[in-house]
Amino acid sequence: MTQWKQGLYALTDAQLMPDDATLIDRCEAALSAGIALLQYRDKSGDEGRRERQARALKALCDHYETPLIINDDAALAWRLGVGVHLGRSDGSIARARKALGPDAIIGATCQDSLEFAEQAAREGASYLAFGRFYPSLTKPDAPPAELSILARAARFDLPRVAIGGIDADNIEATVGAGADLIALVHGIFSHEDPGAVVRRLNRAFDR
Ligand SMILES: Cc1ncc(COP(=O)(O)OP(=O)(O)O)c(N)n1
Ligand SMILES: Cc1ncsc1CCOP(=O)(O)O
Ligand SMILES: [Mg+2]
Repeated sequence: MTQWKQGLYALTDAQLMPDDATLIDRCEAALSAGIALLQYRDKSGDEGRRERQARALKALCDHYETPLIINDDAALAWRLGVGVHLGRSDGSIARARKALGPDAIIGATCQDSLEFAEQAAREGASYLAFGRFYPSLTKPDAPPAELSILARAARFDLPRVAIGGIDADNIEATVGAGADLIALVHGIFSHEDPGAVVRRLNRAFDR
């Protein structure tokens, strides 16, 4: 399996990739260029579409030996045998850990809170996600966070994910502040050639 604890973390978006073909093409371009994790994030509420697209992405991720993470839905993650990302109102990390087992990647939204991070770490999270750090087109109302929280979260000894409005202009500052993984929606998938943008963004981890 690809080393998933450092690098780019690409999140899908149903507005940017409305049909299956665009979703698969853009994800394949990002995977082949080199991402650490792929998250399937679909808020459509269409269960059939979510099951079908998640299964297609699982096959693609298996081919590129890159872990797939399902947003919000531990039951779908369990059916596919993949990881899950849970926000504050998406269900308990401890229950997901029990259901998915010790090896599953389980991510937790911590926004701007070390208290949330502490609880998620105690319950068995595999990584801690902070942000949004910059204005986000995908989730403009997500609570803002200061970059300084990344250094303060080093004490949990878990990979720290930074999210929210990250692009080629601010990625180096974000990695420099202590992010191990950089999560992006628009910064990757608003581009017609996600492969080229992934190669460029990956340079931030060379230093
Ligand atoms: C890597 C990562 N970090 C944060 C989030 C946000 O999760 P959440 O707060 O549950 O918001 P939604 O994404 O569900 O709108 C995430 N999905 N991934
Ligand atoms: C899901 C999520 N949680 C906080 S900001 C955000 C959206 C990230 O998308 P973008 O990279 O387009 O700002
Ligand atoms: Mg959520």
